[in-house]
Amino acid sequence: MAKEILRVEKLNKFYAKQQILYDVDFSIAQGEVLALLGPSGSGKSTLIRCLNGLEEFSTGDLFFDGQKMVPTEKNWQQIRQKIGMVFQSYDLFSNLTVLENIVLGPIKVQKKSRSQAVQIATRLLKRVGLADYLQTYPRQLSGGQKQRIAIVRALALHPEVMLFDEVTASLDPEMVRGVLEIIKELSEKDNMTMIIVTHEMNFAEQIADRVLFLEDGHILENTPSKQFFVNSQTERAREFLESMKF
Ligand SMILES: Nc1ncnc2c1ncn2[C@@H]1O[C@H](COP(=O)(O)OP(=O)(O)OP(=O)(O)O)[C@@H](O)[C@H]1O
Repeated sequence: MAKEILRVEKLNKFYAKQQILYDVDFSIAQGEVLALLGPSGSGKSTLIRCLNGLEEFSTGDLFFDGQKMVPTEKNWQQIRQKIGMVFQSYDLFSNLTVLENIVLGPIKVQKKSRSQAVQIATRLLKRVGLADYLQTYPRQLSGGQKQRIAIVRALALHPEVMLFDEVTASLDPEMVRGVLEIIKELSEKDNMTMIIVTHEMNFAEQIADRVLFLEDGHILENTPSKQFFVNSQTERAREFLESMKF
């Protein structure tokens, strides 16, 4: 059995007095792919942002490789090197070339030499079919290309876990497939541990080992994906899947 890499226990999150997440419990094993699904506003983004410190959780515990995380800024910085994240909005630095966007983290955070960082960037860009774009600026790229660069930027830090938050939501339909293929390959070839927030149900069904179904900040299901898509345990999940068909 694969080792547990990340565990969340009784995580609660408030914005001011409003509770957003309620006693969230789950874990993920090495190489596992979790799809985090649920209606708009159910707390999916908030939850994954809590996993690498982009949001502070109010109460609860986070364990990484069996070690309880003490949420200090220094510890979050370390965690962020192990948990890469890609967003809907790419978040590339517009004033930097593709290459500089990618090497920034390895050089500044991981103190790699520039030549090592450039080597990593070149190898990863080749892998996503963008080897010719080293000196290009983000504004010269399509949405799909920007998203592939954002994935490469996260991978350049050699993360143990990748979080994907609606990474295809801003893309034109013809761009979606290329990005999803890369994520799929990361799972199949690299055995990458991943948590994916998506509205692409077909993709979630193809790639996920397990589904966490969230509604109003509660995990209603933590179900093997084969079962979730064919025979969900809850009425709410069945309604949700039905609504996603249109
Ligand atoms: N910075 C914030 N301040 C206050 N409330 C917030 C903040 N960010 C999110 N929320 C609220 O938290 C709830 C969960 O939002 P979240 O974005 O996590 O949901 P989601 O499931 O990812 O939704 P979507 O699928 O639409 O992206 C929503 O009610 C939202 O309004």
